[in-house]
Amino acid sequence: MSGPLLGCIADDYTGATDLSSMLVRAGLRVIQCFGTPDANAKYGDADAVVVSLKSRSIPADEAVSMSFDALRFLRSIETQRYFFKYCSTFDSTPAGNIGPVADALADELDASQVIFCPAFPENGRTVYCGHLFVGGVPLHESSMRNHPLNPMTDSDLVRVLQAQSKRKVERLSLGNPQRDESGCHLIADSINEDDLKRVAEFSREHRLLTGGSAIARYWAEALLPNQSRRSIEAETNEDCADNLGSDAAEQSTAKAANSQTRSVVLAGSCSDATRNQISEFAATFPVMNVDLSLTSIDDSASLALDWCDQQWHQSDESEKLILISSGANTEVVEAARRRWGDQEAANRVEQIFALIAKGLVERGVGRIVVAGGETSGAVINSLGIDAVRIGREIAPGVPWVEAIGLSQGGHPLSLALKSGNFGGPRFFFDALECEP
Ligand SMILES: Nc1ncnc2c1ncn2[C@@H]1O[C@H](COP(=O)(O)OP(=O)(O)OP(=O)(O)O)[C@@H](O)[C@H]1O
Ligand SMILES: O=C(O)[C@@H](O)C(=O)CO
Repeated sequence: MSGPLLGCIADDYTGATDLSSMLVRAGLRVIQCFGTPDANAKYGDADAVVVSLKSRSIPADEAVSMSFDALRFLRSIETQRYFFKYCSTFDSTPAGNIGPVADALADELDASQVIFCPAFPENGRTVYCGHLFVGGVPLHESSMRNHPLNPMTDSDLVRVLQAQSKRKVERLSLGNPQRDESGCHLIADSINEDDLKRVAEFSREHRLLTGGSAIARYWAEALLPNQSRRSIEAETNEDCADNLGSDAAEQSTAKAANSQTRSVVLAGSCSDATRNQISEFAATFPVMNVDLSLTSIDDSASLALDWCDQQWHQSDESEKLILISSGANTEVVEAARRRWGDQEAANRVEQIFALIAKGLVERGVGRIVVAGGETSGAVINSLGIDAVRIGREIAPGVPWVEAIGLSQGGHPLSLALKSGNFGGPRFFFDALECEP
């Protein structure tokens, strides 16, 4: 008997939920787990097992070793094909980790030719002539150039990957899709869904494919004959994901405020998209900035939790929606980085959010929206969540997920793990009015 069709290794947690929701769109039954599960874990009749790692911004040798453990597990359950998921903005440094991890997986799986397809046109990420664009702007001119952990200063992905890989890197251009470059890594152009379908078709016989979530969806569709895919009822929640007009926006605010479950947004992302979403939210609901001037991270977390208690007790609005942010403005981020250094500042912020998340669950909060991949990793790990079920999609690539084996007074604990740059300006409203 063979195991799941797809075994996936994702380099961060929000990227993994993005991938899971795209595989659900393709009609696959998906289990998403955090960290490599132990050898005896059972996955029933899952078509895809997504192992979510926090390996994007750690030293390359550690990322390779974590990914290898995940691969060993996926092989032990007799996975048929393998997918390595990284960010649609190719987040990495000259040392890795996309190149070293892909090289290692390719060597181990005897994959002579490996496609790299980060494009996610639905979210504005396209690749043309080997160059990555974000909303039509070259990657190095987009807000990614200022990313706190992986600043992206070169849009030429052939050059970026070549600096990280021991294999030769070439382009797979749209005009030359039949290219046969054995032993090469190929950066695939894709500017729309049809291009992705062509790349998926081209990769049909490959054992290993790498890229963003969009290509994974089409690869799954190309690999599975239609009739054996689960038929997904029209559970699409267009009303949640649509950009709202102003009347609809007012209704959405009211609906969100009436939600029966205490809900909190934790925004550790410093991306432009998240910053816009925070300022939109702040016009209606209370927002607090984590105090990073304190020496003790416990004190910063306690202060934030006291603020939450105050918000809930101040009025009868026990279900008040609130948001805690760390990177809403550039000056605060710069000050923290000057004081602690880039990595230490980021670690501290993540630890503070981890403590806050624990405190929120102790206070009975049933829905937590987390903005940012690293931040999501810190929150999920601190709550000890091993695996999640994938729920409704709030915006492309951002589903609600339900923690397996953790409940809040009989209700499931729901989380939305949002990639920093995903979602429209009213994403937090969309999330809170969309039933998980
Ligand atoms: N004020 C701050 N000072 C320094 N670092 C910060 C500050 N606020 C947030 N950070 C750090 O910035 C990083 C943001 O990365 P995160 O992955 O959470 O968001 P993102 O990169 O926008 O999202 P994604 O990875 O999903 O694209 C985290 O490590 C976080 O701890
Ligand atoms: O691919 C993306 O853009 C996201 O899934 C992600 O990985 C952001 O962290």
